Amino acid sequence: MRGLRGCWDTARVYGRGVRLVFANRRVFAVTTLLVLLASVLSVLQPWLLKQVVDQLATPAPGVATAVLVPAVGYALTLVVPAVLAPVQQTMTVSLDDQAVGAVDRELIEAGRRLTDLTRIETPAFHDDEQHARAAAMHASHFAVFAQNAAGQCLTLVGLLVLVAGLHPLLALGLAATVVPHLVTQRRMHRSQFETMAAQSRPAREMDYCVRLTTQADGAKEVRTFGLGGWFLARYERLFEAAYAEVRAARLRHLRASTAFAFLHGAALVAGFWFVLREVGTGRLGPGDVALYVNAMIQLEAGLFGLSMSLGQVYETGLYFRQLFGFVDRAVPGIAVAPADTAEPARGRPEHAVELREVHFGYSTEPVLRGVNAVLPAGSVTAVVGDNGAGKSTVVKLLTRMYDPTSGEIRLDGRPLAAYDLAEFRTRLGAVFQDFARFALTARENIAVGDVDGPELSARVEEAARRSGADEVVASLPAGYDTPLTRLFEGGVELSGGQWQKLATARGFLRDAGLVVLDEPTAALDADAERRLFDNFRSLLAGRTGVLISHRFSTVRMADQILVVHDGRVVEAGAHQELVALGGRYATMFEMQAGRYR
Ligand SMILES: Nc1ncnc2c1ncn2[C@@H]1O[C@H](COP(=O)(O)OP(=O)(O)OP(=O)(O)O)[C@@H](O)[C@H]1O
Repeated sequence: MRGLRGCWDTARVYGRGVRLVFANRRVFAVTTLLVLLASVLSVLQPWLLKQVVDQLATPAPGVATAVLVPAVGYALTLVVPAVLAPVQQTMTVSLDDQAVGAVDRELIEAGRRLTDLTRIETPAFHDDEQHARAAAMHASHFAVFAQNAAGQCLTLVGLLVLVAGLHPLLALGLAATVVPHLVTQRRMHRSQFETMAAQSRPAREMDYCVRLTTQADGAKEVRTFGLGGWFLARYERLFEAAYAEVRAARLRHLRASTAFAFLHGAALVAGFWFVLREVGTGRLGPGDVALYVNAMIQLEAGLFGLSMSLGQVYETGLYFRQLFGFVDRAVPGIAVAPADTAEPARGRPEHAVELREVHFGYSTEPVLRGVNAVLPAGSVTAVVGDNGAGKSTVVKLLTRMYDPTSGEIRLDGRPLAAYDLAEFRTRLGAVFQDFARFALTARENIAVGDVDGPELSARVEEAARRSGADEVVASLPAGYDTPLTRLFEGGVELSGGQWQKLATARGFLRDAGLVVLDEPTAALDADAERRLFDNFRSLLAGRTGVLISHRFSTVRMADQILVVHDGRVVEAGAHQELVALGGRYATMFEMQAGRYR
């Protein structure tokens, strides 16, 4: 029963793989036809050779004409595959390319389904993703492997029928040599696959070492602290350990392949001996010798090739499983209300966003331990606290990058999870602490804040004006059309503060009802901070704002300030109230303000 279910499961995996990688049916059909034609011709080849030799061996009047037909036929079996080979190769490469595209699209779709960070921010996900990438590379070759195997099968059936004409047991004996080869190939491909899977973590670490020394990220520290050699040594250690396993697997493979080359060779010798014996008894003529010797040579080569191709098909099946496992696991880690029952998100919060006994931890270690707070609609709430207190974590919960472990966040009296997720997000504006620096133009870097909105160009410029990004853009060589990256020619890199102004423009592009600002002024100079601060009031007018900042000059403009400590809100009130309270807020404020007196 389990065996049957296993077979059914395997068939389903391959069926899904075939649907995925044979995306272009026309190219697939033509390449399949070419493969099958080549197979038929290679079976005809020894048979036509026999006809030619037989004609030549029995000279009779008109032999020149009689030999012409099989001779031309034989020549065609040599010429046609050779002529069609480049066509077939080009089409196969095209099939391969299309398969790469199909697999990539599947991976992007999977990424789109990961609506939150619950899985993405775990090490296990990165291993999974690394596996999926390796799987994508193999899976895209499936079309070629499968077509090769199908063509080889067809050729072998034809050749076996020919050899069976000599002696059925000889055909059976030759065919049987493939069985142990197949079993070993299967074992070898599984072990190759498992080695690859086990090496995922060191492979990621090695990749990291290579990237660190060649990319801009971390380039200054790597050079200042002379870390090139240090990372190289680290790479060498990882490589040696990983390579030892790969080398062992390769050696096992080499031993097995050599043994099977001998086995196929021995089978061939036995076949030749049988042919010679039959010649001796007078049962076979010269044409038969040409036929059977050729057929047996092709048969053994074909059997060898088939076991290799089937091994590759088998391994690709394992990769398919891995790829589809990744794709199927790409589901939201947060609760997503079904479209038909989801609450439509309102343009702007009408009453309040409320956090009720919110608990959360990324692992077993709690970060938030019962946060209670009310964020009145249309007002700005600032969140302050020490490093690591959990402020950005609150932002992740408000933007639904995670769901609370327990407790609830409510928007106008309804749980956040009850709202249509996509719609809720379109009502959300955000400037994240670790905002993205897209390798796009200045205009696009702002426009991505509302790609579906109307009159994008005018709104981009308006948002840039309000965030101070317009001055940054004015200084760029091609203005809004300047690529903001040194990856491409003509691109420029911005300073941290300049990037922050663009990220702020992006965050305010949408007509969002709920806006979260996580350290929006951290990189700004005093003047830019003051101007943005002056603008915040008008930027946030009528919206519900959540502002996280260590800068009390920014924080004090909030209508309400929450002080987070030890995973809870320990103080709440307006700036003056909290200063008067003389608690944590007053102490933090005094420490910062005192430095400027
Ligand atoms: N993706 C994550 N996975 C695991 N732990 C995390 C993750 N992000 C944050 N943490 C942990 O959660 C805690 C709170 O982090 P958070 O970023 O919310 O602090 P914060 O108050 O915003 O700090 P800061 O003022 O330094 O920005 C920290 O101990 C941090 O190590």
